[in-house]
Amino acid sequence: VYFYSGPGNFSEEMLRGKRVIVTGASSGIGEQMAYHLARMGAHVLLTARTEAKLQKVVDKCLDLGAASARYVSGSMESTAFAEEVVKEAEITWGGLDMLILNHIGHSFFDFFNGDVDHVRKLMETNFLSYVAMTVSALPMLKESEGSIVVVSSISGKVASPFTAPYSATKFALEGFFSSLRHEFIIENVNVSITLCILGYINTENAVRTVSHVIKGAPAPKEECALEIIRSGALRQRELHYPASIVTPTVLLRDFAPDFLDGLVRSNLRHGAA
Ligand SMILES: NC(=O)C1=CN([C@@H]2O[C@H](COP(=O)(O)OP(=O)(O)OC[C@H]3O[C@@H](n4cnc5c(N)ncnc54)[C@H](OP(=O)(O)O)[C@@H]3O)[C@@H](O)[C@H]2O)C=CC1
Ligand SMILES: C[C@H](CCC(=O)NCC(=O)O)[C@H]1CC[C@H]2[C@@H]3C(=O)C[C@@H]4C[C@H](O)CC[C@]4(C)[C@H]3CC[C@]12C
Repeated sequence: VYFYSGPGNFSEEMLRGKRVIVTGASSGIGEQMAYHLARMGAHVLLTARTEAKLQKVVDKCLDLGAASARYVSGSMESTAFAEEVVKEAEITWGGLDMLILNHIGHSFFDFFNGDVDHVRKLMETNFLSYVAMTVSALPMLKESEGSIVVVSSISGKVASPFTAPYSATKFALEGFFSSLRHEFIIENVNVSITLCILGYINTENAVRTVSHVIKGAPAPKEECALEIIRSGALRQRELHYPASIVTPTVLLRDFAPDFLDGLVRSNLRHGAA
């Protein structure tokens, strides 16, 4: 599961009392991360657009044993809202231990249609808001020697058809946060950056969008969520999940790109490409 170092000595106690922001927490992987953090006794601040969904997730987090659970609803299309979420953590907790950047905006699984405005909007939602939250949260994370967890995708490492705008935002995350990690090391800033490289996961939105095209079976969102939290708590440089699919794909990218291109297209149902 861990690409750059062996399985560390993770304990769920590591998260007890920790102050954690989870974005994109009203459904999917973010929702599952909120529940795992709650079970571990963390303080959680959840964000997404849909208040009704967030309220239900907060209620379940409190039932599961969260030290505290709150939400802030709004759209990450605006970097101002991204900064507002971090401000809420500062006001509520006076600090922050872990920032989990997970949300994504709506995109398409189809041939690129030339819509430049969609690319711009998705770059705002999926990338710039992550940068804005990181900039706002960094003083608190430096104080706590905390962690930044960036949820990305194999499509941020290996190009495949039908995901051009989305893939661009994920490649941007790789470039920005991998460079920032170098600078933290140079400047002795003890804030970890964990890039989570995920394969196909069985969230409702993903399955609905691609199950008719992608042949492979998706991995479970519950286990995926736990592995993300675990890799962040262990301050891993990178998580590959499921490793059995992601790690070979990344290695093939560098050593057998033509073979990989064929493999990517063979993973599409007949007629999709
Ligand atoms: N599922 C998969 O196969 C894979 C997922 N990933 C990554 O995992 C992460 C989570 O994906 P997944 O759980 O499938 O996604 P979901 O679509 O299930 O959840 C997306 C979350 O983001 C929120 N969101 C959507 N638009 C906005 C917006 N404009 N502003 C703020 N929040 C928004 C949604 O809530 P609301 O609508 O209420 O705002 C929801 O909570 C993403 O970073 C994705 O790239 C990576 C590889 C594979
Ligand atoms: C199409 C999804 C983008 C988010 C979206 O619009 N959801 C529906 C909605 O909001 O109504 C993509 C989110 C995750 C992608 C998948 C992923 O990142 C892993 C694979 C990467 C590979 O390069 C292509 C296939 C993927 C399964 C990819 C497919 C598109 C997403 C589901």
